[in-house]
Amino acid sequence: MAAISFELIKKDPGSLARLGSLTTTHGSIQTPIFMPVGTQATVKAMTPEELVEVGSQIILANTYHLYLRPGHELIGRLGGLHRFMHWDRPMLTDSGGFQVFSLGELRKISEEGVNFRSHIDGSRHFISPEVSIAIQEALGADIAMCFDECPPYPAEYSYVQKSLELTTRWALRCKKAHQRPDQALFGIVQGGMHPELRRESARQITDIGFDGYALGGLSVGEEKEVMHRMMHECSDILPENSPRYIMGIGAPEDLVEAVNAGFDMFDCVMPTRNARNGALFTSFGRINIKAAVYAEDQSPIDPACSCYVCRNYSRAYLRHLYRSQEILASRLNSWHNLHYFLDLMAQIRAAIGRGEFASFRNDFYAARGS
Ligand SMILES: CNc1nc2c(CC[C@H]3O[C@@H](OC)[C@H](OC)[C@@H]3O)c3nc(N)[nH]c(=O)c3cc2[nH]1
Ligand SMILES: [Zn+2]
Repeated sequence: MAAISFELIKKDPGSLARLGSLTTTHGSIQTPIFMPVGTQATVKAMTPEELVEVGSQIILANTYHLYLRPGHELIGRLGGLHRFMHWDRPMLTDSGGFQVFSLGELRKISEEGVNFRSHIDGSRHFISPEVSIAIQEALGADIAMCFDECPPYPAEYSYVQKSLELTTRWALRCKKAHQRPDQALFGIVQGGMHPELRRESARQITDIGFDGYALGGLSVGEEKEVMHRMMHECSDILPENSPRYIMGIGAPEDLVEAVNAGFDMFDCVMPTRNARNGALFTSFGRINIKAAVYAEDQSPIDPACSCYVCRNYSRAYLRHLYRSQEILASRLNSWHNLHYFLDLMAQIRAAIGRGEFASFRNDFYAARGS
């Protein structure tokens, strides 16, 4: 029995957008879907029951962080990540490739893997494709990611080319090391912002063959139009009947563009990280709740939002909580932002179902005055 199966349900007549259903060991996911990020086995400030209430179908956790603390063997001994964090729905773990390069200190990369020092206590560590796979198998997420190198941005063409070749050799080692029959393994396509390198990487990764395919190396500081162009450049290079995931994407407008380009799965820290800084997403763009203009504003964050926060709390109260640095500020702001992102995806799925994604996309931009 395959660890996952993907069914392409409907293709939008006016775009590359598509409805899909991804069935995993812990249940089915309707795509396109946004995956809240729970790096250290928690989507910050939210309980699993609250995550379900705001519409979460699948959440992420991170190999790098959980390996360093509390340790993947500990989580494995305690029954795996689902039991450890009381989440019984689908989960995906990232391979740690990105964090080793962005968080690890004094890292040294070789063909074998990456030596680095922990950003927590400076202790020395080594992660290789085989180690990353062993960690992810111990954690037990429904979908594991290949250990890859996310090249820095910007980077020389020659560096990006060498890097994608290494990522391919590592992907083959990941596939050989991966044993868990109830866990899917996704390949990651690199190639920087160069269409021909993206095609080369996609050919190499799809030749190895995985349960699903991700675009890595995006949302790393490139301009929006470059990011969006790469999405469209890469769309036809991934198998149509496999789930397609863009890592680290993104803001609401990036999600709409990525769906328009034919992608199915997305993750980003934005809804929760921005919430903790008072930045709230609405149907008319973003607001920052700490602004003085909201001091006596009794209206909800977004009158068009049906979430628990918008039904019960005023902007004035949320501004007070934020300025008072109350814990409830992070909770209510995260609750609303997650609901916004997940409700946006539900609206997108409904629009594709009606064959009206193109007009949905136009209305989305019109509501933002762009
Ligand atoms: C934001 N932009 C971005 N994110 C990215 C991530 C996830 C970061 C991972 O870090 C945690 O969020 C901070 C999440 O982990 C739960 C996420 O999966 C990537 N992961 C891999 N393996 N390879 C990439 O090329 C890559 C590129 C990214 N670009
Ligand atoms: Zn709301």
